[in-house]
Amino acid sequence: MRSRDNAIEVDQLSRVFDVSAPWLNRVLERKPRRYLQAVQDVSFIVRKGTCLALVGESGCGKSTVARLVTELYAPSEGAIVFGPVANGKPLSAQMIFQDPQSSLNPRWRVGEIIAEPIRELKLRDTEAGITGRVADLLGTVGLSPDDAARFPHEFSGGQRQRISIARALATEPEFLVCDEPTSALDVSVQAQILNLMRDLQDRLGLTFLFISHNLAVVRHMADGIAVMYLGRIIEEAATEDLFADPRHPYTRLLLETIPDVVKPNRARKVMGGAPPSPLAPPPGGAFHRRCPLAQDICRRQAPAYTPRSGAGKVACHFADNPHRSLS
Ligand SMILES: Nc1ncnc2c1ncn2[C@@H]1O[C@H](COP(=O)(O)OP(=O)(O)OP(=O)(O)O)[C@@H](O)[C@H]1O
Repeated sequence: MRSRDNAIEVDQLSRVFDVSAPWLNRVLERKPRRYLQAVQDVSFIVRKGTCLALVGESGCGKSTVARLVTELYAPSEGAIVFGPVANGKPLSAQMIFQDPQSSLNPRWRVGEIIAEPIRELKLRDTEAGITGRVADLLGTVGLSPDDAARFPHEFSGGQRQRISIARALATEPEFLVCDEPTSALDVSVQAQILNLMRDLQDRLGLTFLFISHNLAVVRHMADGIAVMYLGRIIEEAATEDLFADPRHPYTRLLLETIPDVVKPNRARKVMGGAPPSPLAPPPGGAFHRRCPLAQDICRRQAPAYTPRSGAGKVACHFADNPHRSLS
């Protein structure tokens, strides 16, 4: 549904990678081409000024969605529509990566790193204007204007992530895609960066797509959560609803692995097994081989989405009967 309130609408996005062996090997060893479906039929909407989290285990396709949304990859199918033009410029996505070490040029001073997009997009006319904007951005992320003269290696991991946030903000984006922005950081530093991002969201009215493998990290950050499994969204709901009433067994198991969500007298579960390979997806529901509740139908037929409250949805044959014990 198109609305002026939507920052981005993603419609049935799919991405296939060609992972075939090199041509000569294929010919000599008579191997067919191989394709890997990294993302399949992913649809979601992020409303302006809100944060949607994409959550799931390693390999479920989160980063590929992030790269599709920031146009680092082209979709194989589907569409991404950005919201209406704001302040005379089209809305576009900026990306914040997990590892600021590799996204900040080590030979450049911090001031130059942050100034580069300002120069490139000619957002200031004079050197003084650029220097002033860099100083403002450093202040916005809790660093000092003097830090402009230093090099990335002189900073801690958390401070480097602040620098990459300042650089992402330099283009005055309205929409930020954050790919595991805190998972390389110590727990105490993680909290500081999450607080900074929440604060920036409030102050600047930013919209976030926040990628994480950890539901605990996104709980206090996201308005809504979409849980991915083997390239698909298997459940999406407002954050409170998802924590209070998870419907998909995979979401329930993910929640039961978080220490502070597990009730005091219950042991914390460990997610058993591993997701299937996207090169050989199982028939039926993608999760059935690990699902303690799987029935025959799950092995035969992929479940369609059942709507949840709000814009939520869940893909499970037994979504309406979610409270059967998982053990
Ligand atoms: N450029 C690529 N070429 C081939 N396969 C890829 C490529 N990028 C991702 N994949 C595959 O697509 C699937 C989804 O990967 P993706 O990185 O999106 O998952 P993820 O959930 O972000 O995992 P992680 O948290 O480990 O980054 C994986 O099986 C991965 O091996």
